[in-house]
Amino acid sequence: MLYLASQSPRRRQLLEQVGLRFSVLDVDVPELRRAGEPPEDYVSRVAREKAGAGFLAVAAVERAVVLGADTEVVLDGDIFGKPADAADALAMLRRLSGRTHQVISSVWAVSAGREEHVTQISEVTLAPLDEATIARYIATGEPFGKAGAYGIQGHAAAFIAHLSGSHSSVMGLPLHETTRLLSHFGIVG
Ligand SMILES: Cc1cn([C@H]2C[C@H](O)[C@@H](COP(=O)(O)OP(=O)(O)OP(=O)(O)O)O2)c(=O)[nH]c1=O
Repeated sequence: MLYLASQSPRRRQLLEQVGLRFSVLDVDVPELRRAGEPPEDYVSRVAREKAGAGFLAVAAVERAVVLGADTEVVLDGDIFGKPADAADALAMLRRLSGRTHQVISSVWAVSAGREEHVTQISEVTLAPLDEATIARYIATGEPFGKAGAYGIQGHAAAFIAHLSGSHSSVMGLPLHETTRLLSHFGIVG
């Protein structure tokens, strides 16, 4: 029995896209980076905490496998999570404009007796964005709830000059890596 410990509608949509059947678990894990914690370690730790919290809720279910994931945008060593408000989104998009950043997604699978994870790093180049374009984009509401204040699957697709890596990973769940991981747990789509 597969569970997705995530409130992200994108992660549900992505898992459904590859034909996996699963139930959703509501987990709420604080996303706080420790002083000096490298971005990759932070993303992996948070994903593991989400999967672990989910597993606690279903540990009694026979053959339960729980997925947890985290996605963050990294530029110049700074981690951009979900913007707190429009001013935060504006600051993020101004910094990302015309630059290449990393999107780090980590996914953990946890069952009784087995824990495995994959961390995927993509490089995304955003075209230079002028102030009017950024303002219009924020007004669509799309930046909210998304790491780095943009959604590759939405209007922001028009801003993406180059992507090296995995589209699904930027969206929140690296599908190739996740399905490979799940095959180690006997789960196939
Ligand atoms: C960069 C980028 C991120 N995102 C989203 C994916 C994630 O939902 C979100 C990053 O926040 P996360 O903290 O990884 O996930 P979440 O809070 O949405 O869901 P949960 O913790 O319950 O699993 O940003 C996009 O949808 N498109 C993008 O292009």
